[in-house]
Amino acid sequence: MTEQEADLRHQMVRLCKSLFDRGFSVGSAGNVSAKLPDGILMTPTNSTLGSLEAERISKVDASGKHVAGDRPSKEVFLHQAFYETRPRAGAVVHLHSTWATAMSCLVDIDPDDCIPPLTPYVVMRVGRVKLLPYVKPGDPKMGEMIRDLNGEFSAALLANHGPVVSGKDLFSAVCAAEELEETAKLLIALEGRKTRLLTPDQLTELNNTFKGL
Ligand SMILES: O=C(O)[C@@H](O)C(=O)COP(=O)(O)O
Ligand SMILES: [Zn+2]
Repeated sequence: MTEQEADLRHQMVRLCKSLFDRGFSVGSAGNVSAKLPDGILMTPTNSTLGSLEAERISKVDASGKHVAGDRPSKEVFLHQAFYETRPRAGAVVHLHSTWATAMSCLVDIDPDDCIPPLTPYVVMRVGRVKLLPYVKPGDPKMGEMIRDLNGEFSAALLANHGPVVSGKDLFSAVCAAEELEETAKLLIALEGRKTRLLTPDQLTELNNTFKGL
């Protein structure tokens, strides 16, 4: 195993435990992956993000074939589709975090912008978020739906299921997943109150200043 792979396995253990310890994931919910030059590391199916073991983390090749570690997450299609359509993505994080999952169950949200731009940080870290229709967990259709986005969105809410985000590396993807969750919480806290969103000009300014963060 390369030093890069060993380091990435340990970083995944550390960051997943941090997510779990702070309540972003409970039980065996959620899955995380990160890209290597010769494949993808992925959390094993039915594993708890709080107690991963570095050497048991799954590895799949570019075609999704299981090549090492425990059996990979059933969401392998979802993760693969992000890497295929977003060449700069280095990691993908899927959670069932409470507030983003609550947003994913609302009927009256804009499917093309389901987490409105409340603060600069969500714009910089997450961008526009797509709401994808419900399919059962592990359904290959989820991969097809991500592919159909043609790389336009780095984050999505899977209806009645939870958020999924990609980032340039594992740390960025974890930060984006946390930012999405905190923004969903703010949106629900503000529900029913007259709320000022960032304006189109403010969004353009942010997108021009922090391109590719
Ligand atoms: O919701 C589900 O069942 C999956 O999307 C999930 O979060 C956990 O599945 P595994 O990664 O296969 O444990
Ligand atoms: Zn899930």
